[in-house]
Amino acid sequence: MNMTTMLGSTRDVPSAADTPAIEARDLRMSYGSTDVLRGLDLTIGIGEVVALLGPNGAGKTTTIEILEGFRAPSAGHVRVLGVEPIGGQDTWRADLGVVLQSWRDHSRWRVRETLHHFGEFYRPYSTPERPRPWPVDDLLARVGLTGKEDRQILKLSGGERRRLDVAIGLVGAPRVLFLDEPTAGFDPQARRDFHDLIRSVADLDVTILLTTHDLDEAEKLADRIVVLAGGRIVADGSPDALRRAMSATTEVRWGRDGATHVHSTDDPATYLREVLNAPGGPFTDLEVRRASLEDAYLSIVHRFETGQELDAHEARALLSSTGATPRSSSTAGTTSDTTDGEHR
Ligand SMILES: Nc1ncnc2c1ncn2[C@@H]1O[C@H](COP(=O)(O)OP(=O)(O)OP(=O)(O)O)[C@@H](O)[C@H]1O
Repeated sequence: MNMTTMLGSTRDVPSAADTPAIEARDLRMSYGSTDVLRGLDLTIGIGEVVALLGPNGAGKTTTIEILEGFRAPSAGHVRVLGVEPIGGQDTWRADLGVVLQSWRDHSRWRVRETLHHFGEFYRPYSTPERPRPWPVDDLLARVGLTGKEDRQILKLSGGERRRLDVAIGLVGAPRVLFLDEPTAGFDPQARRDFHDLIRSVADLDVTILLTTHDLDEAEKLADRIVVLAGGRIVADGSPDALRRAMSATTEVRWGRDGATHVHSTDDPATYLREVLNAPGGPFTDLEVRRASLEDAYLSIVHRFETGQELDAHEARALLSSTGATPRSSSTAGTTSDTTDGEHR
C-alpha cells in the first residue's frame, strides 16, 4: 500500500470541509512577566504549508507548542481542527504529527522497532479513509532510512536521526503536521530529499506548519510565510508577495578606476544610465541584483527591531495576502532609501 492509498484524501473528512486547520485569535503568552506572544491572529486552511519565521526568541516554538496542546496560552482563542488544543482528547491528538526540535529518548532502540512502537499508539484511531499506522517499510523508504531499520538510534548520524524524527511525526498519518526546525543539521542532499518528502506529504492535503531559519527552505516548501517578531505577526504572505512588498530596491554594484560601488535604488534603469554615461575608465565589474527573500526577511525584522515606522501602505502590503489587519504602526517596512557604499 502506498502513502496515497493509505492516507486517502482529507477532502473526504467531514470536519475538513469548512473548519480551518489552525485558528488563533488574539493569542497571548507570557512567561512570568515576559510577554512572548502579544496577540497573534492566524488562520491556516486545510492543506496549506506555512513556514513560521522569526529571530531567535521570537516565540515560534511557543506558538507551535500551544497549537500542539503542550502548553496553555495565557489568553486568546486557539483551535486546531476545530478543537481547543489544551483540552484535546486522544482522537484529536491522533490527527497531529509532531516533529520536535530535539528528540533524544530511546537511544538504544532500533529504527524499525521505534516506528512500530509509536505506530501502535495510532492503531485504535485507524479508519477506512485513514488507515493507521503508516506502514513502516513505506515510511522508511519515504524518509530515506531503508537499510537502517535495524540500527540503534544512538548509532545514527545527526541527519539520519532527524529523518527518524520526521518518520515518527508521520507514523500516525497526521492531518496536521508540526515541524520545529526540521532540517537543522541536514546536509544539502538530505535537505533536498526532505523537501521532496514534505512536498509529497503536502500534496495529500496534510496541513503543515514548520519553523525554520532557512529562507531558502521556506521559499521552497511554503505556500505562505508568516514572520513573527516582538510577539506579533509582522508579515504574512506568499514568498513572492513578501519579496514584492519588501524588495522594491535593487542593488547595483559596479567597479571602476580601482573602486567598487554598491548602490540601492528603486529605479535601477535610470541609475544604470547615469553610471554608464558618467566619465571614467573602463568598468571592471557590473552587477544588478534584485533583493532576495532573505533580504526582504532581514529588512522586515531589522525595521521591526529598530522600531522604524511603517506606513499604512507598507503594512497592508506585508499582511495583505491573507487579509489580516495590521495591528501596529511600528512594525516593518520597505527599505526604499538610496544609500551609496564604496569599498576600496
Ligand atoms: N518555559 C519557559 N520559561 C520561560 N521562558 C521561556 C520558556 N520557553 C521559552 N521561553 C522564552 O520565551 C521566548 C520565546 O522562546 P521560543 O523558544 O518560543 O522562541 P523561538 O522563536 O522558537 O526561538 P528560536 O528561534 O531560538 O528557537 C524566549 O525569550 C525564551 O527564552
